[in-house]
Amino acid sequence: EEYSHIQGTRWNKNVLTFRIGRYTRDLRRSVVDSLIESAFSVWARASGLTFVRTNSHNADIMVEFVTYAHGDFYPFDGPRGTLAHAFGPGMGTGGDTHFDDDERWSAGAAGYNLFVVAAHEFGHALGLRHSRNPESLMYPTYKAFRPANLLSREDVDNIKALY
Ligand SMILES: CNC(=O)[C@@H](NC(=O)[C@H](CC(C)C)CN(O)C=O)C(C)(C)C
Ligand SMILES: [Ca+2]
Ligand SMILES: [Zn+2]
Ligand SMILES: [Zn+2]
Repeated sequence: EEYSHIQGTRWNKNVLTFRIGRYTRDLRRSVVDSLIESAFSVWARASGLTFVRTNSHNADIMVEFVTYAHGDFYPFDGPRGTLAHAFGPGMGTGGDTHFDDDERWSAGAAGYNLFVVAAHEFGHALGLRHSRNPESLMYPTYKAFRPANLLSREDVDNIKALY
């Protein structure tokens, strides 16, 4: 889902902090850390933004694996269906990214690939909305992309137009 209609349209700073709160049991923490960092670096390269990991509770972007009702107005739905959601830029829940831990998260082709889903969600966390182009990362349905060309020309143009 994209909730950028609730938050602002873009961050007004170039360095954003993120914190990984609750983890999934599907992958080792070190693997989750590297997949999340790789997903941020996709957007860092295209936008010029910098993402810094922090343990402080007031990170700009809180990343969590949760199930069903989890404290916001958008409860998850169990296995399959919605995989994740992210809030658009802003204070508080702005930028926060939640993954449905009733999905099977993977670093490869099994289940849903965490790197690909995180990259889509972080697009929303930076202010991007969905694309109607099936080749774009910001297309609303999951596709196991070949990591080489994750961002379409449109994704790159859209993030550059914003930052
Ligand atoms: C396999 N299930 C799907 O493809 C589902 N799509 C998603 O869960 C989106 C995330 C994907 C694109 C990583 C939700 N979204 O837009 C978050 O920002 C449905 C199309 C079923 C809703
Ligand atoms: Ca689900
Ligand atoms: Zn989306
Ligand atoms: Zn949520």
